[in-house]
Amino acid sequence: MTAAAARPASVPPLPSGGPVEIVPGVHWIGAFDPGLRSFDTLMKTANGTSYNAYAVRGSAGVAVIDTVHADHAEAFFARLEAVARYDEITQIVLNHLEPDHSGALPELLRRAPQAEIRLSPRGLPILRALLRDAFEAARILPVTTGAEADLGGRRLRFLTTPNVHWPDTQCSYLVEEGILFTCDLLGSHYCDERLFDDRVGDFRFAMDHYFDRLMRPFRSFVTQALDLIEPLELSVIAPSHGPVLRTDPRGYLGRYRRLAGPRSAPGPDRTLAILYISAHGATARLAQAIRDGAAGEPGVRVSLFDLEGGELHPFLDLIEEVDGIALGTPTINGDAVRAIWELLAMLVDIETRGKLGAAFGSYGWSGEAVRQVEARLQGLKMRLPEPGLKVKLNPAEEDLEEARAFGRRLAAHLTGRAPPREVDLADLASR
Ligand SMILES: Cc1cc2nc3c(=O)[nH]c(=O)nc-3n(C[C@H](O)[C@H](O)[C@H](O)COP(=O)(O)O)c2cc1C
Repeated sequence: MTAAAARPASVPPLPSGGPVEIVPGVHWIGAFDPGLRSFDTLMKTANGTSYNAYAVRGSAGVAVIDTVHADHAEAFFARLEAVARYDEITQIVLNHLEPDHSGALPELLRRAPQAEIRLSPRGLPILRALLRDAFEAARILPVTTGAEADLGGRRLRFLTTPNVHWPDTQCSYLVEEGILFTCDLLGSHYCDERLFDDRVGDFRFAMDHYFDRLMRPFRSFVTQALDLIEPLELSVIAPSHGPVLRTDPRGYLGRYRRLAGPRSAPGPDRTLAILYISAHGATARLAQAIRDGAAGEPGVRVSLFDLEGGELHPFLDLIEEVDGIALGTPTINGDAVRAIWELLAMLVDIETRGKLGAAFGSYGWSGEAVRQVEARLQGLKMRLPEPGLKVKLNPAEEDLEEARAFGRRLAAHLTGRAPPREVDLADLASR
């Protein structure tokens, strides 16, 4: 959804205002969007957002760090012009190329064609697709962790911090001032023209909500980024959305550490959650037998849940924490049942890559559901070491024994006692 489409007409725009000095020679030149109510189709934004861009002046030139959404280009250029001439701009730093930060870039390049673009190597193909014909003419220098841009008496040092939340993401660190420009990392959709964290309203909820909706699927990458950031001397964290963080910047890193870390201390055992739904009890009996088999293996803690008996959201927290899941569903009208699909759709909000996944279920005649669930688990980059278990109608004793053996094998895959084996989609299609 575009920003314009998401903005109710009743919300008046804030007065445009000028650039905001962060320290002498470093200015916020972004734009406020108080009326935005939906971002990236992923989250609601109850009091809008800001698109934060910055200008850093050195004795040899000016660096512009990120731009703004195209709908707000006018405010951005007005603020930029208040602190620099276009012919003074030597660097354009692109910490992240999503359109809310790169929307004004094509016009900025027209006005400052001499400027050299600094971005991560993984930003290159994205920039090419954004600029199209203008890409070849642009002066582009990919940078990785440790590279520096000399602005004259001031250096910008780059940190490659991929996948928070796009592949191209990086941070830029103004060495002499200890200011870290983090783009979306540590951002908040929280529009308040007072800008600094010690002046705006209470935005802690907005920062946590932002993490939950945008960063949570990339928790391990956030942790890697924090590992790079934490050794730095920090006076200010300047993200691309929401307040500029100048009060105890390290406290915000600690907050992110907690958000990105496990919700509970991991125990000594590997963990398997079996979640199922069952109309007539057949899939439920399979689930119970899989649990009995898996629970008999040492070093694995197994839990069993009937999706009929729970709200789905807590299961998301559970699945994020466990090492593996087995999902059970009957085939109803040629499909897995709705609660399973809803849960599977929600899994996009958490990090699932590399977790063990498995599917099972009872069926009457065509039995499509298990294969469909397996395909979705593979789409979520989970590893599927065992082909799914399908049983026709009520499981006989030998079916239940097969389910127990299935559970034992899943447990062995979790503890590393079984040799790794991936299910391939061609094989799934033939079943
Ligand atoms: C409304 C309805 C539709 C069904 N559609 C299918 C189907 O399309 N293909 C199939 O293999 N079985 C179908 N079945 C059969 C169920 O998959 C089968 O009864 C299964 O054992 C139910 O498992 P449960 O006891 O765990 O609910 C259908 C059953 C019902 C009640």
